[in-house]
Order: sequence, then C-alpha cells, then structure tokens
Amino acid sequence: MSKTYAIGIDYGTESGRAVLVDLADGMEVADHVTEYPHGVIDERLPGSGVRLEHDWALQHPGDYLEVLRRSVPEVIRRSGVQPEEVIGIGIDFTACTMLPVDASGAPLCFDPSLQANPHSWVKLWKHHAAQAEASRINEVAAARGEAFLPRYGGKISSEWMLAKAWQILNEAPDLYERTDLFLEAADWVVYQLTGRIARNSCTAGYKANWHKREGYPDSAFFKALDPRLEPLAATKLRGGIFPLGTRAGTLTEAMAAQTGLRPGTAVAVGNVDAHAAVPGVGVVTPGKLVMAMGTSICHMLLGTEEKHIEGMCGVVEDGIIPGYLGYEAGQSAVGDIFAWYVEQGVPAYVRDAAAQEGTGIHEWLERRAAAYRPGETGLLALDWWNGNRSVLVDTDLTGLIVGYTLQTKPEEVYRALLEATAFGTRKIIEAFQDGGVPVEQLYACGGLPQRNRLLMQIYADVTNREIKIADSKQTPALGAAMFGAVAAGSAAGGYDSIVDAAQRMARVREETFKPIPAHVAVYDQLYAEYNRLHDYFGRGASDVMKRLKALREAALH
Ligand SMILES: Nc1ncnc2c1ncn2[C@@H]1O[C@H](COP(=O)(O)OP(=O)(O)O)[C@@H](O)[C@H]1O
Ligand SMILES: O=C(CO)[C@H](O)[C@H](O)COP(=O)(O)O
Repeated sequence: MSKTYAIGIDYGTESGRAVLVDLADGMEVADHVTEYPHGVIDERLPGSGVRLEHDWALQHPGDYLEVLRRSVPEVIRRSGVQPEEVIGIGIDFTACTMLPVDASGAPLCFDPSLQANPHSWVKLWKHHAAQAEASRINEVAAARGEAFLPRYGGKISSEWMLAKAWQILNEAPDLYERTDLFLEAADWVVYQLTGRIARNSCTAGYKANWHKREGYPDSAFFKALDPRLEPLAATKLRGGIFPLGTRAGTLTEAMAAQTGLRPGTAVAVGNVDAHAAVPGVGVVTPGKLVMAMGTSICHMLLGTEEKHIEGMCGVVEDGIIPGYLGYEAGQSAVGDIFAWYVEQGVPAYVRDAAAQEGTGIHEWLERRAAAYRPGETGLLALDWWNGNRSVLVDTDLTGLIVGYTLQTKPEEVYRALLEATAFGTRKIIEAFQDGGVPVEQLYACGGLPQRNRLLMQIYADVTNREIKIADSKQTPALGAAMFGAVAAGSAAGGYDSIVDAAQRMARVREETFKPIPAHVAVYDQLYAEYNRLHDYFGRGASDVMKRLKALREAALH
C-alpha cells in the first residue's frame, strides 16, 4: 500500500498550527502556523470598538477558518504529498472555548445586528468574567451534594461551559434566547469541516461536567441555579456526544475546495489541546504526568481508580485514553506571565540591549537569569497573574512577588517568575500523590520546552524529577493527527486505536532534564516558603487580593 498521511490542527490560544504526518512513523513532513488575525480580543470588540470589562477574553470564529484556509493548503504544498494520500484529519482546541450559534450553526457574532454585543462572540478558555456564576454553581452543587462536584476537585471553574452559558443568560437574556446551541469551538470547527455537529466526550466531560453514564447534571440542579436554566442540557447543550477517535464525518466538497484535500476524507471528533498531546508523547498508561506547557500549563495523568483530588480540573472516564480515567489539573497562566513581564515589566535598557545583541528579550533575560544559583535572587513569587486553576480554583486570586530591594534586577524577577510556575506545578504533583494517584515520570510538551532550557532545568530541580521532552515541535497537533488516523481506520491505512497509533507515531527526545541535587536542596526550602504564601493568600488567612480586586472594580464604575 502506498504511504498514508494525516493532518492534525492544534488551535492554541494565539495561533493555529497544522502538521502533516507520515502514519508509518509519525514523522512531521510539513507544518505551518497561522497567527489568529484578531488574536485574543480582551480590550475592544472588532468593528464596533465596544470596550470589554476586565477579565474578558474573546476570539473571532472567522480566525479559525483562516487557519483551515491557510495552513492546510500550505502543509500539503510543502510536503509534496498527494491529497488522496491524506486519509484523516483531526483537530484539538483550547477549551472551554465556547460560542453561541443559531439554528444554522452560524456564530451569533456573524449577525451584524448582534456584533456589538460581547456575548455573541467566542468566549476563550481564559475568559474569567463568569466567576460570580461559577461561585454560585459551587455553592448550590455543594449544598445539594451533587455527585459530579467531587469529580472536579470540589469546584467548577469560571473557565468552563456552565458558568459561561449562565453569564450570557444573566447579562444578555435576549441573545441567550436566540442561541440554538452552545458549542465548543472544537466541535464548531469539526462542523465546518463535515457539516455535522458531533460533540466530543473530552470537552463535554472536562468542561461541561458531562459523565459517560450519568450525562449532564440533572435539570433539577439547573433549576436550583436559575429556573430559566432548567432545560439547558436538553436544549442548548443537546446533541450526540462521541468518544475520542470517532469519525465525526467526512470532509465536505466545499471544505475540500478550500483546503486542497479530497472530499470524503475522514474527520475525527474534536479534542482538547492538552489531552491530544498525551498520546502525542506516547503516554498511554498510568503514572506518567504530561505537562502541556504554553500560555498555560495543563497537567494530564492517567489512572485506574477514580480519586477525588482537591482542585483537579476533572477526572473523566476515557477522557484522554480509552480504558483509563483521565485526570487534568492546570495553571491558568505560565507563558502568559513571562509574556506580561517581557511586554510590561522590563526597563527600556533591556529592550535596547537585546536589540543590540540581536536576541529576543526572553533569550536576553534567560541567559542572565541562568547565571544565578537557586535562592540567589532573594525573590519569591506566587504564579497567580491569571488566577489559580489548581488546586485552589479561584480566578479572583492575583500575582505576588516578595523580596524586592533597590538592587533587584530584571533577570532576577524573570527567574523568580520561572521558579514560581515550577512551584505551582510541584503543588499539583503533590496533590495527585497525596490523593493516591501515582506520578512516576514527567513528560513536557508545548511551546515552552522548545524555547526555554532554563525553565525546564528549574522544573527538574523544583520537582526533583527527570523530565522527558516531546520530540515533536507540535505535539498536540501530532496527537490530533493520530486521532484523525484512528477515524480513518486501519483498512484505509490508519489505525484502529489511539494506542496502536501512539506506539508507531509518538516520540520523545533522547535528551532529558535531570535534577541537580544542590539545587533541589535549596528549592525544597523555597517551596516551603511558597507553600506558606500559597495558603496565607489563597486559603482565606488574608483576602487582600480579593479586596484589591473589588476596589479596582469600584474605581472603574
Ligand atoms: N523564550 C521564552 N521563554 C518563556 N516563554 C516564552 C518564550 N517565548 C514565548 N514564550 C511564551 O510561550 C507562550 C506560547 O506558548 P505556545 O505553546 O507556543 O502557544 P499556546 O499557548 O497558544 O499553545 C506565550 O505565552 C509566550 O509568552
Ligand atoms: O484549559 C485548557 C485545557 O484543558 C486550555 O485549553 C489550555 O489551558 C489552553 O492552553 P494553551 O493556550 O497554553 O495551549
């Protein structure tokens, strides 16, 4: 049989990345990145210029179609592969990245009469303006003893579907009524590719509290939140929910014309970005924690028993790899914190010096920060610039740096921020371990391990564990392509299970990052201090962060 290929498309926060991979060995024959033309919309709406409130994060669904129009034809062109040799397509997406659509499946923000309403647009995963709804969901679910709540670490996040849908109802009831369905962007893109709406069980499970046997929370719970929400599951969340690797449908004629692929090419149901990365690094058995390291970090782990761990983002049956429980935890901001400092925090002389040296500002800071020993900066930070996802699940918490002096240098601050995110990951690993879900090995993928060696060494030192690194530059997209090959099936030259695909296609680098014992000893002391700050500011001893946020809101209104 001639060679066969699949295309995986990873929709990240800032860009969409397509890879065309050889199904025999997973080699990435071609890849292409399309930056979203509208990026992250967090200040003003496109067109109307309507100003957005704090904690809002939206996107333009048209940008997702641009990724299909630009990156798919480009990977075909660069690869020299014939379209008929591409037998499957898979996509993964940030989640919960949700949008309201009308009865034709069109985003409400495509309707000129609705474009000036921020609620008609896509709510990106990092949209945190539904915290009030999330807090109320947690109060009611706890009071009612809802069985789903412990599966999500005891708290539902403002980043997820229920809180975001309720915010729309509360703040734009007319638009809520005009909504036929709330869809994950992953499922909306698959709908654009196939003409079929097929919800995937991964985003439903982790981001909409759906359970394989119990379904969504029951209507009595929704009614207890708000009588208007009672029919939510049967109406705006309705539709079949399918396991990962299911063939959602086949490429339509129209999409084939736009992408350069053949009509009828198999398309897999969508997936969550971090979850697709797990088979992409070859992890298909328990005990191996996969860190998808980018704007945020998602910590993915397989297990055999359902354990309820504080602050987990969910434990979902078959959620990552069929046959296992899939655990997810995370840190809402990691790369975003480094971006904040590079864009907002460094003094002009650093920009000038980096420009003169012909390096990026990250690289300028990394090189100088690497010269310090653990503890030498005298600084300690809490990595909560975009709230805390795990283990506290509280988007009203904020960032903190302790130890500034008149001598503090930019590279010292940069190092403290890198270290703080490592402490945040160690907190999550210890929560899994203490909760009875073993973590034996660490794997890292995403954009950060490829860009910052100091960061990875600090993670090895702080966690005192060797870290394996994905060989792929686009691991989530590789995983998505693998699911595309499963949707095509072995008869077409694909695979009949993701485990079969992973065994042939996934790879990690020979090089690993190993802990340095002298560093580990100091980081153990710093981590103890991090824990004290974590509990003091995060568990109610002081609510100063929330009071400051309330004062800010008051000053703005
Ligand atoms: N040299 C670097 N060191 C640390 N972080 C970096 C560096 N270069 C870029 N970043 C951060 O990486 C993040 C992008 O990660 P990536 O995995 O490529 O994208 P996504 O989060 O959209 O999947 C951004 O937050 C950016 O600030
Ligand atoms: O919550 C998520 C996965 O469960 C988001 O998709 C993830 O945090 C976004 O990641 P990034 O932009 O860093 O790739």
